[in-house]
Amino acid sequence: MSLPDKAFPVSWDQFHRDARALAWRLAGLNQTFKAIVCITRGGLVPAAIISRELNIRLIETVCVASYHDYVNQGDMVLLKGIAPELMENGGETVLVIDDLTDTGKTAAQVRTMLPKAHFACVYAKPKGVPTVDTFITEVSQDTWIYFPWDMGFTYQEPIAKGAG
Ligand SMILES: O=P(O)(O)OC[C@H]1O[C@H](OP(=O)(O)OP(=O)(O)O)[C@H](O)[C@@H]1O
Ligand code: HPA
Ligand SMILES: [Mg+2]
Repeated sequence: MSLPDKAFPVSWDQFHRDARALAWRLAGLNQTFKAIVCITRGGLVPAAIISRELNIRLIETVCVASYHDYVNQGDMVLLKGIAPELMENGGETVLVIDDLTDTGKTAAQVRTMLPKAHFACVYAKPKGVPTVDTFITEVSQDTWIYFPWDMGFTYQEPIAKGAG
């Protein structure tokens, strides 16, 4: 697979605002979450913002990798699982955080470990939408989201010269 046609670049400022918007949305659920399970690595950044906003101080990671070469997704590898005490009762008091859901494979895989947890991410593509409970912004499936931690400053071609 090659890079999707459309680009959705996200600055640190925009990411912070969108992650805070997610925190507001989650606060509105009036649900008490005892812990956050963040899906590394992308979930670490929104988890930090949401834990601060919702005052959730118990943070666990589930470490999975599937995009081994940037845009191409391979087999899901579980590098580190979730503490057994957080998986009790299907994780009903757990909030799972990721930066985005794309095909939904990552969220679906983690849901097998925490079937009753609340799944939230900042961005979602249509295939991933059914795999999460809450998200903020949807982009089309043929869009690649460029996160600020993956970016640097580079020259941009003028649109008139055919920049995509
Ligand atoms: O819905 P999916 O198609 O499964 O894709 C979404 C996942 O892909 C990215 O993680 P990635 O596996 O690239 O690892 P990273 O978070 O360490 O960058 C992203 O952070 C999500 O976790
Ligand atoms: O659109 C994306 N952007 C960054 N990482 C990703 N991992 C899956 N989809 C994406
Ligand atoms: Mg990830």
